[in-house]
Parts: sequence; C-alpha cells; structure tokens
Amino acid sequence: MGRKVIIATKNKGKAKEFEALFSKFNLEVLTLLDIENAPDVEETGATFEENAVLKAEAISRFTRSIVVADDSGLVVDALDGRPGIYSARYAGEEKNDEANINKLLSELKDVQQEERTARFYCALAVAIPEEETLVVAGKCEGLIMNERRGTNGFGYDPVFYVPSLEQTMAELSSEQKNSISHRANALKNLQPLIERIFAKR
Ligand SMILES: O=P(O)(O)OP(=O)(O)OP(=O)(O)OC[C@H]1O[C@@H](n2cnc3c(O)ncnc32)[C@H](O)[C@@H]1O
Ligand SMILES: [Mg+2]
Repeated sequence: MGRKVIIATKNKGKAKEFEALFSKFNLEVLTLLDIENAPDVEETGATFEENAVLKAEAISRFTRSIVVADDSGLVVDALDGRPGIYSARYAGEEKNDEANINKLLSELKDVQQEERTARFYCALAVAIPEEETLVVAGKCEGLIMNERRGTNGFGYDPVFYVPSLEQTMAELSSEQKNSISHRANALKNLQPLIERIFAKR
C-alpha cells in the first residue's frame, strides 16, 4: 500500500518504539532519522501538546506528508511537575540521558519513597496537509527509584518503577513497555482515528 506516515522525531529510542507501535497499521513508517535536511524545530510551547503541534506542523509543511510528532517527558510530583516539558534538556542543552538521571536523583535525594510519585506523559499531534491538526495524549504512572535498574529503553527508564509490574521501565522487554507506556496509551487514543486519517490517501 502507498500509505505513509512520518514520525517527527530524531530520538532513536522513540523512533524504535514507534516503528513497533505502528507495525499493526499497514503503513510505511519513516522517522527524521531517515530524512535528510529536516529542519530542527524549536520546542517553544508551554505544554507538551503545543510542542507536539509545533513539531508535527513544521515537518508536515517540509515533507507535505501526514506527520505524527511526540512531545513527552517525566512529571515528578515532589518537584512540582519538573522536569516536565524540559525533560530532554533537564541537565543542559546537549541532551544527555545519563546527566539528566543524575540530576533527577540528586534533586530527590531527601524525598521518601511514598512521595516519589511521577508519571510519564506523551502528547501526540497528527498534522495532515490541508486539514486541522489532531492531538491526543497518554500517561503512565510510577515511582522514581533511588538508583538505576535495567538497561532497556532510553531516557529516564532505568529509574522509573512501574508498581503493577514490580520492575523499572528499563527492566521491561520492549513488548511489555509498548503495552503500558505513555506513548502506547496515547496511540490507543489515536487508534480510532487512524483509518479515517489515511482513508483518502
Ligand atoms: O523532540 P524529539 O526529536 O522527538 O526528541 P527528544 O528526545 O527531544 O524528545 P522530547 O522533546 O519529547 O523530550 C522527551 C524527553 O523525555 C524523556 N522521555 C520521554 N519518553 C520517555 C520514555 O519512554 N522513557 C524514558 N524517558 C522518556 C526523555 O528524556 C526524552 O528525551
Ligand atoms: Mg525534543
């Protein structure tokens, strides 16, 4: 089939998850890792949703295709919601997962276990040429550990504990993560719209 979707991300961890999550839709899936000269989109919005729309619409204008963008992050209650929309650049502009986790653990070092509640949040925007952009969201609740556990996934996964599975996100297989993650939950909310989005293409 000639149906194609471009995922507006340069994050390899996200790209891999989207390839798996979209595999059931019978679409060709490309990411910005496959496309040359894609513009860098500044994330100047005040919310995950605004940033997802900025990324999706800019890349849709550039490619003239249907584009899905993900803006996501970690929201920690004891830190008044930080790092939130700044999750990728929490410890500095150069985006370093290792440094971000170090900073998070140090900010939480005096916070007791039961107060370490947090959630991953994901806003997905779908920009469709000549149509209005759609936005959905999903989340996943958990606790921030005192130390890293596991080597799968990316970003804050090694310190994000999922109570129902008694494992960190980084200890889950990709199939397990893709059944419970904020990204998977956002995509579940998009699923009823997918056939209509691609119907005319
Ligand atoms: O903007 P793009 O190119 O998509 O890539 P990015 O890494 O900059 O992505 P965001 O701006 O959406 O920032 C998301 C950050 O939140 C964190 N994050 C998001 N989803 C995550 C997940 O599933 N597991 C662990 N950390 C995650 C991680 O630090 C990401 O870099
Ligand atoms: Mg980003």
